[in-house]
Amino acid sequence: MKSICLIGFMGSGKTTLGKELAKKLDAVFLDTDEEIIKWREMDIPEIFQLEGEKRFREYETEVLKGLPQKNTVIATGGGIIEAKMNRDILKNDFFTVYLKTSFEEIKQRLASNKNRPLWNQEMEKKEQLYDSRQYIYEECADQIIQTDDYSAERIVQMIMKSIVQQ
Ligand SMILES: Nc1ncnc2c1ncn2[C@@H]1O[C@H](COP(=O)(O)OP(=O)(O)OP(=O)(O)O)[C@@H](O)[C@H]1O
Ligand SMILES: O=C(O)C1=C[C@@H](O)[C@@H](O)[C@H](O)C1
Repeated sequence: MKSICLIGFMGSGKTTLGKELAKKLDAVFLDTDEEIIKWREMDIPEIFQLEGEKRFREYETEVLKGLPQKNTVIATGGGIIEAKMNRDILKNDFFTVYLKTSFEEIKQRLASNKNRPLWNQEMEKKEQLYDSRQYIYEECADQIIQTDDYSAERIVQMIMKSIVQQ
């Protein structure tokens, strides 16, 4: 099986669904944020604060390049699509699923967030970031799923159905 990359804005459900999907497929689950945290031995707010967002984006590319292209389900960081090289990798090497979620829903899901530096800014800026990324996620995706009205279980089923049809 070609590895599956889940992309989408913070709070779209990449980690939650990725773990469930990996269980169902008996595949390995990886999370690019977690891979960076292990490698750099720092959490994400620390990396942003001490090294800056630009460096964090470089780490994302390094991690993405080294991921297994078979039998793995990968939850990606919300901004993985910012770099052109990452977009090319997502399009060419993985089955990429965009978990599309409305901004209203994301606000509810991340109401008690602490660990996402780009969520800790003014609402207007977050909405601008959300708007600016929508078409980029879409451009990279083999499958787009609107997650607002579906349970995690149902979304996992939808992804499994489209893999079988591959
Ligand atoms: N389909 C869904 N319906 C309702 N709630 C959901 C759904 N998917 C995820 N959630 C909830 O939304 C929150 C954020 O989910 P999760 O951490 O999986 O998002 P993420 O895309 O991995 O975020 P990030 O990229 O910021 O790590 C969690 O509390 C999770 O339980
Ligand atoms: O949307 C983003 O740019 C980010 C999302 C998180 O998953 C982390 O990768 C980090 O906080 C940046």
